[in-house]
Amino acid sequence: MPEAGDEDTSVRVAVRVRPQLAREKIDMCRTCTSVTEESNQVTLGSDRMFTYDFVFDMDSRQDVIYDKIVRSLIEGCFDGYNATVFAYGQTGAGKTYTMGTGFEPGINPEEEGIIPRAVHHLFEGIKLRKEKAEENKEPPPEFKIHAQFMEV
Ligand SMILES: Nc1ncnc2c1ncn2[C@@H]1O[C@H](COP(=O)(O)OP(=O)(O)OP(=O)(O)O)[C@@H](O)[C@H]1O
Repeated sequence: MPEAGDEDTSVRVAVRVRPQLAREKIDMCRTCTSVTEESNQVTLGSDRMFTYDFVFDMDSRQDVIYDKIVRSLIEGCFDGYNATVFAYGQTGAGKTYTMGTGFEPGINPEEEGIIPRAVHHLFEGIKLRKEKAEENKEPPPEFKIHAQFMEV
């Protein structure tokens, strides 16, 4: 049976619900979403239900987001596939946090977002493949990396 996100489509959508900020708690804001992760559904209020390829609730960790959504895309790059990950949402929704583009010095590694994890994964993957070729006495593979960074 196919799992969520396995459909034969090149575009997948993940929804992440961020926790309330201190300011929102002080203002007594209420949470109006409830998430059913097993079926990748988010319910707004009591009766408006939406299904996505992936749904992550407030307690979701950065490493889990990376492993479920991005890891396979970076692995695909080693086989020559292109991939794009972009974050979309209203202001304050958590795009910068999730993508990890805040560039805070000394950030707790657990809090690192997608971009630093992807860069690390890419260079580790190259190192591994070169080491493996050396072990097998094969010519080391060559990799070309083109990087672009854009925040609209
Ligand atoms: N999953 C999360 N866990 C904890 N804090 C979070 C999470 N997501 C976002 N935040 C916090 O919520 C606040 C708003 O998040 P963020 O700056 O990432 O939003 P944004 O979508 O990039 O906003 P903007 O479009 O205005 O740049 C930040 O203080 C961020 O640290």
